[in-house]
Amino acid sequence: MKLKQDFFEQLDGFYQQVLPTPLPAPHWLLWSDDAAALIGLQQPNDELLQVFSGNQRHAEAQYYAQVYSGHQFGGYSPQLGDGRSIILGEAVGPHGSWDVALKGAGPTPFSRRGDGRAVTRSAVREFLVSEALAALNIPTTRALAVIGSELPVWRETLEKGATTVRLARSHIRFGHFEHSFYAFDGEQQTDRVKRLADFVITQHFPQFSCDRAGYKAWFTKVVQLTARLIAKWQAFGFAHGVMNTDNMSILGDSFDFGPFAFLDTFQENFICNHSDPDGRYAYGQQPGVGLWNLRCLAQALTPLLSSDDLVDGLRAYQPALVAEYVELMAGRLGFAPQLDDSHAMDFDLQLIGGFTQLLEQQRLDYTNTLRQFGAIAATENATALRDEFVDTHAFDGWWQHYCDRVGRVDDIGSWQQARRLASPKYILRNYQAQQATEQALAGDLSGLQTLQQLLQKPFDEQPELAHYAARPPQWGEGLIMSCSS
Ligand SMILES: Nc1ncnc2c1ncn2[C@@H]1O[C@H](COP(=O)(O)OP(=O)(O)OP(=O)(O)O)[C@@H](O)[C@H]1O
Ligand SMILES: [Mg+2]
Repeated sequence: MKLKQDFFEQLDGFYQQVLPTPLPAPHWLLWSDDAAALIGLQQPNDELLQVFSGNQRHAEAQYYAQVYSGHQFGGYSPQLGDGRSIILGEAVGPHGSWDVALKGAGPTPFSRRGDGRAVTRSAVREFLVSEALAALNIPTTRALAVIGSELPVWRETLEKGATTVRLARSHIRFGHFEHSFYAFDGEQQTDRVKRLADFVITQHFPQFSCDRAGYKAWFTKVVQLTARLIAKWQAFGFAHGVMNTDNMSILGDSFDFGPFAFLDTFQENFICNHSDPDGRYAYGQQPGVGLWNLRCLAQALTPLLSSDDLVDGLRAYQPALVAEYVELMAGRLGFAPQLDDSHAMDFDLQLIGGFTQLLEQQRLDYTNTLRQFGAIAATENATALRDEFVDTHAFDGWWQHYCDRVGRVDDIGSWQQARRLASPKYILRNYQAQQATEQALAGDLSGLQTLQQLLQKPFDEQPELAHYAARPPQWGEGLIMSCSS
């Protein structure tokens, strides 16, 4: 693994050096060949195991924890920082450069009262969802591996410690900018915000210049990337669960997986986080929260840009989100969106909303119902789909509008094939992750490996694994996860 140290060398003052605390008796729990390929690695080997478990130093690594802050559940937390994640540097591979971080590597100067560790349950979930999102073409940090151990770690109960090896195109969060803005003032504040923005632009947005026009174009781009990310979450039924600004990537990648869930039954107000009883981060709130978080970022950029420029940038949010969402949902339902016509898009949004409303009223599975559009003869005969609906009268009303919108389909075979490429058969269902993790903790890794294999090809039929597409049993429906990880 070849490492470079751009963040470390160029952003002095934005991190503190700290070595990982070795994980005793480490062993591989999971490994992703796809993620490994991103940084030119092939097989797991013992040397990597020793490095990733903190038992051996990597010759080219600088070990550091980044400082950031953030708005958590609406309130500002002035000092967060990597309390359990230690970055080794940027690995250079055939697909650009990726930060390599050990999440759960032991205490850092930012651990506050935490133990710096992660438990197997949460490390495995982070791994699986990273694979799942990547395979759905949703921008995300990646998980290269999970290292298991016998280290006892206390959460609500005694659990086993583990480390996720995370790859991120960048670990810079909205919260990095907020920390520079709120923890400093005067020249120091401007200098820090500017250094950070210049670093992000130079590394990741080289098309923009580091001056006022460039900052404005860059901020607008960040707004659009964030909007598109959230549109994708909405379209695939993904609830993140903890959209604090310290979990928002400046590149618009999905970042930090705690109590997330994919929807089983469609439910607009679905809450997956046990610590969020008011539903601030409920599935249906995510588009609004994305904008709220971007406003926090905008505030932190006021040393670089006027409020008019920032407001202009924020205006890009809604159109980008709506266009992306309509495009994805039109792809799933099988009609051609007219993205340059706002009236047509409003009409399509209504049609899509009518569909999700039906699903919610009739308590239908989101993923499975949409997948059925890959098997129906659109516009003619919807029997199999119609049978899913208890209130067929309501379905028939919607179906009529839908058929009008789809229009004539000449080649039904390729129409269906396109639907199957737009609507996954498999998503990561919480209860399946839970079962496979319990099995792994008892020494049998096969369930996790099967899930990994399944989720890497979510659009494929994989008939031998078809039972993974079944609706969850009653105990596993809409599981609400605790934040403890
Ligand atoms: N066990 C722990 N020990 C020390 N710090 C922790 C621990 N768990 C969480 N933190 C810190 O609390 C803050 C909020 O936690 P959050 O769950 O958002 O992040 P995380 O999952 O630890 O990490 P990341 O955002 O890097 O994926 C972060 O600063 C995080 O480093
Ligand atoms: Mg976090």
